[in-house]
Amino acid sequence: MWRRVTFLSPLFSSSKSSVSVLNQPACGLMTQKVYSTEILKPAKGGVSPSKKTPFITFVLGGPGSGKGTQCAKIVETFGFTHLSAGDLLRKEISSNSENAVMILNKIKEGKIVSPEVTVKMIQRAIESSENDKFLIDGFPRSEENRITYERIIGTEPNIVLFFDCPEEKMVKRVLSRNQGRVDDNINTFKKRLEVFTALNLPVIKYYSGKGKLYKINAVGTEDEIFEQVRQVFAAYEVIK
Ligand SMILES: Nc1ncnc2c1ncn2[C@@H]1O[C@H](COP(=O)(O)OP(=O)(O)OP(=O)(O)O)[C@@H](O)[C@H]1O
Ligand SMILES: O=c1ccn([C@@H]2O[C@H](COP(=O)(O)O)[C@@H](O)[C@H]2O)c(=O)[nH]1
Ligand SMILES: [Mg+2]
Repeated sequence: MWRRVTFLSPLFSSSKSSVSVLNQPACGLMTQKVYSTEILKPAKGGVSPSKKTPFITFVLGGPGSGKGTQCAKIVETFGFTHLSAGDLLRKEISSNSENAVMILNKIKEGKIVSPEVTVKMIQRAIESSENDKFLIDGFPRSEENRITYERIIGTEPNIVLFFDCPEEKMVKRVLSRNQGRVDDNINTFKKRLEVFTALNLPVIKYYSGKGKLYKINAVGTEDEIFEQVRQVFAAYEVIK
């Protein structure tokens, strides 16, 4: 069972720190209590109950906010397995599966793929891994995604990271990414941002209300941003 350790870095309470748990009083972060994270029983058809219940982190933020970049650092430092929903969908396109054309069109249009398709891919990836801690990057994109995940997998995430980044930074990062992505152009960026604002922000709000959301200021160097992220994980017993 994953536990949050007794004390958190004093930096959490510093006014200079950019890490915050939305809708939670600052004193909530300074608690000396040890408590078990909420773990729901996997539903029928969810992640195999014979396995140890995994520690799940959802990683959210607008297009180009730096989710993938920070996930790579979390993997390196804390031993998580990184599951990028976008990468899993791109893999489906490359493998020419029955959903390939539908997925490609959704990605080109900046729209969201049917949640059943995405959740099944995530479920397969979790079940085929020996690891027990996962970063699910770029998911859930909408309340429909979130509800479908909870129904099929049968658990909630332990924590949620939200990379908070202004539009002007995100657009610069996306347009200079140079990885040959079909959605790295100004028109698709605008659509993705609209979808993020309309459908993903409600999910962020939902987890904020549950006290699970850690908001990270995604402006700065990669290392400066990772320092905030490091503090979040250092507070849990998930260190390699
Ligand atoms: N702190 C940073 N400063 C400047 N550039 C950055 C920073 N973090 C990431 N980048 C660059 O910005 C681009 C987008 O980053 P990344 O792919 O991590 O974003 P993302 O949130 O995963 O985006 P998407 O949602 O489109 O997958 C990459 O080229 C990355 O190298
Ligand atoms: O849960 C998801 C995640 C992603 N998509 C689609 O993929 C692209 C790219 O996602 P990235 O996270 O930026 O790699 C996204 O714009 C969606 O079209 C999805 O449908 N569902
Ligand atoms: Mg990404």
